[in-house]
Amino acid sequence: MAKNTYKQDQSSPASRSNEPRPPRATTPRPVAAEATAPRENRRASETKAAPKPPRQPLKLPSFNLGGMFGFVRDRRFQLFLGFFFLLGSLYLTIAFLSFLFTGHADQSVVAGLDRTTTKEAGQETGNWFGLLGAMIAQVFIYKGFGVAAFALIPIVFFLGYKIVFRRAEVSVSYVLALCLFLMGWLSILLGYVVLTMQAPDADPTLGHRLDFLSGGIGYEVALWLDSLIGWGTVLLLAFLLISFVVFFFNVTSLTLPRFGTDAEEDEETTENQGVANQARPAGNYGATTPVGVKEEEERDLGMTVRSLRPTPPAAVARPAAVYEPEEDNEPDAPIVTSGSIASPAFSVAPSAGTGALAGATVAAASSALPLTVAPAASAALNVASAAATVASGGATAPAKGPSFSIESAIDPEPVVAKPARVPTPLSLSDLVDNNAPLPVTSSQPSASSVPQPTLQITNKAAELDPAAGADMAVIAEEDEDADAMPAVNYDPTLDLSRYQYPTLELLNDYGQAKAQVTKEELEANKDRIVETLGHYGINIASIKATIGPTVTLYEIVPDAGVRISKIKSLEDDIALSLAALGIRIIAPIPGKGTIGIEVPNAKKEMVSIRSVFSTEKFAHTEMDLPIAFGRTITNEVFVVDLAKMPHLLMAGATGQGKSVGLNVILASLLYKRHPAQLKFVLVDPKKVELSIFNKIERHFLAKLPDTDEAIITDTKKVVNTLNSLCMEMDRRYDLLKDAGCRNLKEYNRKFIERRLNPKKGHRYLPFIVLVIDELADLMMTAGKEVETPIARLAQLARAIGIHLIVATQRPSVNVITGIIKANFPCRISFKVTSKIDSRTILDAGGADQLVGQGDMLISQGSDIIRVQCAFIDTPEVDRLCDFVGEQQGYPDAYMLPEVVGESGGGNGDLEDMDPSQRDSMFEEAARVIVTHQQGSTSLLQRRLKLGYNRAGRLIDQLEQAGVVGPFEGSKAREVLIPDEYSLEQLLNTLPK
Ligand SMILES: Nc1ncnc2c1ncn2[C@@H]1O[C@H](COP(=O)(O)OP(=O)(O)OP(=O)(O)O)[C@@H](O)[C@H]1O
Repeated sequence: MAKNTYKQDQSSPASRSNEPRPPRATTPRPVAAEATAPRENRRASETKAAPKPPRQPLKLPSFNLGGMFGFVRDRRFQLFLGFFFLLGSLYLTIAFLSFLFTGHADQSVVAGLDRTTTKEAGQETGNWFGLLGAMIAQVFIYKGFGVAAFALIPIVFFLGYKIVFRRAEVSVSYVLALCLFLMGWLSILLGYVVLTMQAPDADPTLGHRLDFLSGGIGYEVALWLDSLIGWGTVLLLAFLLISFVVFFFNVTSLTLPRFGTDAEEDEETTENQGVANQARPAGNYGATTPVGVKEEEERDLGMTVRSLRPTPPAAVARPAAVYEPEEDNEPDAPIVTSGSIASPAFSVAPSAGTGALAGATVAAASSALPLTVAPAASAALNVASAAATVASGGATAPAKGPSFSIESAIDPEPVVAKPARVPTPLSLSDLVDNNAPLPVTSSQPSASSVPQPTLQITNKAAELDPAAGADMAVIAEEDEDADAMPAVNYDPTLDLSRYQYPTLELLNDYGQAKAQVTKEELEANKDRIVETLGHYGINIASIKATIGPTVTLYEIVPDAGVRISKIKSLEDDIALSLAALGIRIIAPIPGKGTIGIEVPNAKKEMVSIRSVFSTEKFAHTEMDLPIAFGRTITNEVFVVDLAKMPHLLMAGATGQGKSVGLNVILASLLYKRHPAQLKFVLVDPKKVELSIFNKIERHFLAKLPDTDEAIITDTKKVVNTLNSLCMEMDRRYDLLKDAGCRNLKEYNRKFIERRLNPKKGHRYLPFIVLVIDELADLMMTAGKEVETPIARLAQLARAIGIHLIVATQRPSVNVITGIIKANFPCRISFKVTSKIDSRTILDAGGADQLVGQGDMLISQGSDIIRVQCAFIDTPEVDRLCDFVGEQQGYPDAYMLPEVVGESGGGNGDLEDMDPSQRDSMFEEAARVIVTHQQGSTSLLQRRLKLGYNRAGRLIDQLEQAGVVGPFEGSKAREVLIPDEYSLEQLLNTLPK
């Protein structure tokens, strides 16, 4: 009854007559519009202006923006905007803080603005930021969201931070979602509290004193909800909060509270839970499964999900990665995790701020107590401070209902867990191949040795940001193991989750250059073609010109009855009469039935790499290893997939654009791939061409163990590197075979879905691109030694993601031998000096007729396409490498397998075997292989419980000793020793 009366009173302005402000019922709607409009504007401008986080492969934020919005790409404008937001957040903080002390007094000044001058009003204002500060605070706090409006500050701050520094430890969308929810929810909750304070039986002045807490919007919404569902409002708010927490923090498991008095029983349960928890996320494969991931997600936020079970007094540090036998797995076991992050509570670090805010909201829900907000005392993130206070208060209250709480973790103690039946810690070497590119977060030394809350946050952000893992998107497949699989896919990019893809700003902007072919030039060329052909009695039915960047293509339809070979034979005569070099006659143009005559333009257009990279075709390509070479004769961007090629042979006389071409290839791949997905092996006998890429050693380069320089310039090392790549190829084939996959893509997909066990040597396999800048030099010094492994790699490496790019100045037959040529179906030729060279490289003439400076022909099977290679200058490559190299990288380059012996093994030469280099398990391995009559690496791994690297080395040594035969692709190696007796005899002959 009283409640009804109260409600009626509520709607009457008279009931709140002693308030200085106008009746609430009429104000909020316009106010809401006022309050939200600026924020929407800001959000709109964020979408326009803020550079998108370049975690997505080649995020090119403004490709589609027309000239009208071109200024948003201007870095100066971005900095202007970024600093505007940063200072704006400071401004809001001070203005809002000031409102808490002077707000009531300022209300009448702001309300009476129409009756006084700005100057007078300003003098009366108490806000530290004057009249404007008072007005802004009034809009956001008094009329808007109450103290919850403080949640706007982190949003503005992060926007500015991200724009200015082009990075953010948490994604803006993440902060936006958290803060907006918090603002709305808290405002309504406080509105409801204020409403309750205004009940007739309550202190009549209390509601008025507290009304700034909720703001107009919060109050009105609470009032509406109260009218609609009465006390149900509290339930609704609790439900909203729980739903938000469940989805936002990805809460998947809860534990019911048990407040047993029997200490022993409690301890035992806890123990079991501890074990279960450690086993839970391990799924089938132990420590590389989401144990780390899940915990990190939770710690990311500066908070911990944990049960309300009393914590036992003793606590020990929990191993970073633990493995529990599969039979102990209890997928539904509750989470009992406790952790904290050393992080200052009130620093502007996002982890502390957001974590504290989150902590507050959840604690409030679990206690369902009215909130008290501590007077905001400190600077920037004072709301976080207040919220943290609330959180700790709330957390101590006995919770009813689902017994989980999320508490703010601002305590600098290390992560602890209960000392349950401590599972055997699994050493990292057991888990992962030494060679693997840091496959799990826990294996990353930097991550495990130093607590890095900000890094962890980024991991979380990366997970939330669908763009971050775009390339890793995996199609779930039906699998018999599916039920046992943990839900979280492995993310190979997680180790360098803060890695930012290069931006277009690093490249020179030459504007939209257009081919400068005048109408007169076109007409004159046409006339001369018609005239020249006329001299030889060839009449033309029609002629059409297509202007390209370097050449113009004249397409001719000759009169009926004219033989094509006749036109082709006139190539030189036509060239002479057109007085231009580089005439190429395509007779007929494949698929068109016309004859093409390519005539170089008097003025060439330079195709800038930026103009090529900024095209839709490259930016949104789905290719695995996209290379944007340049533009075709019809001005189309020419993008090819190296993964499909699958190797590339490049030739060109000196100074015709080969090095630029190589740089274009490398830059294309650097723009589109994450360091976890791609590794380069760079061979540069000329020593200077590729040295610029040294800077990206820890990100993108692979090298042999125990070598200083990742870029190989020494011929001897080249041979070792090629042999090592062959070993890597063999191992990859073994892995694929073991996994039952036909190619790298299938294999990696399976690995990402956690359907392959890292304990059995499986690892994420990055693409490896081998670039040899000058083959002629190598062939001269090492001949067969390089030819054989190159041919072998070219023949077999396609399926396992090793691709070759081999360049040479001299496309003569003793450099590009038959065996090499046969295995490189895709070939590129820049201008060469003779027709013979052109035939050697392309199996066709034409390359000698090119005009140089990046003018090239690409032969893919039977098709030959003329392309103007894009131009990338050395300073641009330098900037690109700096951009990548200055980011956090792996501790070292990607290690290729060690080559045992210089011969590379395989000939059974027992004398060559150095006993000191022989593995201590050599004899045991030989017995396993002979007993099973199966020459496979995975057999050794299983039987001898070895890591993949060691088992691979053993197989190589066994091959050298003549126990097993050479690698045979997807088949197991042949075992050359028929029985154990013969083996013992062989072992006795080996030098001890
Ligand atoms: N795609 C291109 N567009 C415009 N100019 C180019 C292009 N490629 C090369 N050039 C010009 O040609 C010059 C030589 O190119 P580059 O250094 O790539 O030749 P190269 O074939 O590698 O020579 P070498 O084999 O002697 O190293 C460049 O400095 C540049 O001025």
